[in-house]
Amino acid sequence: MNDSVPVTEQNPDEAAARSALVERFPEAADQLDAYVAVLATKGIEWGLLGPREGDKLWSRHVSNSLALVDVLPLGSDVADVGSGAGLPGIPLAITRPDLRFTLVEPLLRRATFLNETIEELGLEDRVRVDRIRAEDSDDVFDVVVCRAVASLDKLLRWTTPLFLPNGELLALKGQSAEREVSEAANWMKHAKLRAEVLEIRAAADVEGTRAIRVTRA
Ligand SMILES: C[S@@+](CC[C@H](N)C(=O)[O-])C[C@H]1O[C@@H](n2cnc3c(N)ncnc32)[C@H](O)[C@@H]1O
Repeated sequence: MNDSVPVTEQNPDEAAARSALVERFPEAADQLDAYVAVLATKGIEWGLLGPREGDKLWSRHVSNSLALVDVLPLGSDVADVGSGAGLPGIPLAITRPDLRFTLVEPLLRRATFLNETIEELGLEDRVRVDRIRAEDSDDVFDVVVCRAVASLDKLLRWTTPLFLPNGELLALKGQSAEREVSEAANWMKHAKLRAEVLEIRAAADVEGTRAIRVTRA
């Protein structure tokens, strides 16, 4: 790859995904560009994303994260559990200024990256980092979101106290959604929870995905 030419000019999938997302969220374009630039440089240098993810940031990571944009309740307090480099929390915070986010991330290096990125993007008034494991947190949120962290079964054991009694879990899952719901069925019955699988996408011209929504039965 030629480092002097932007990835979106070298990769048509990246260019198409960026253009679809910027068209859908014009007010957020500058902050999304700034976030993707941080991921492409420091995110990869610090090892938060693999070196081969650099040309998939819009088409895989940002568009997948933003698939949740229309299903988050207005004005809610959201926890992004296992936020890593800020996915899905940071793209959602950029495009939904009505929401407050807590990025729950136990690893020091990742929490440092998140704090620096939030400051660089000017999101400090609505986004904070909690350097803790989800199962050790005493906070309660309207919504818990997560992506690529653990199986639904394990996620529920960690996060149920964070969103009950009145909130919900929205776990980005893709193809494995139905299987994970079946595998967690016993535990959900025991904990009086119900799950539904949502087909979602960030914009008409980007790839869709699936999320599992879990609420009290
Ligand atoms: C594969 S990464 C995914 C990061 C990001 N969500 C994404 O989609 O790119 C999983 C993240 O979950 C975090 N994690 C692992 N166990 C956790 C726990 N018990 N509570 C909160 N975060 C956890 C890890 O430190 C890591 O940053």
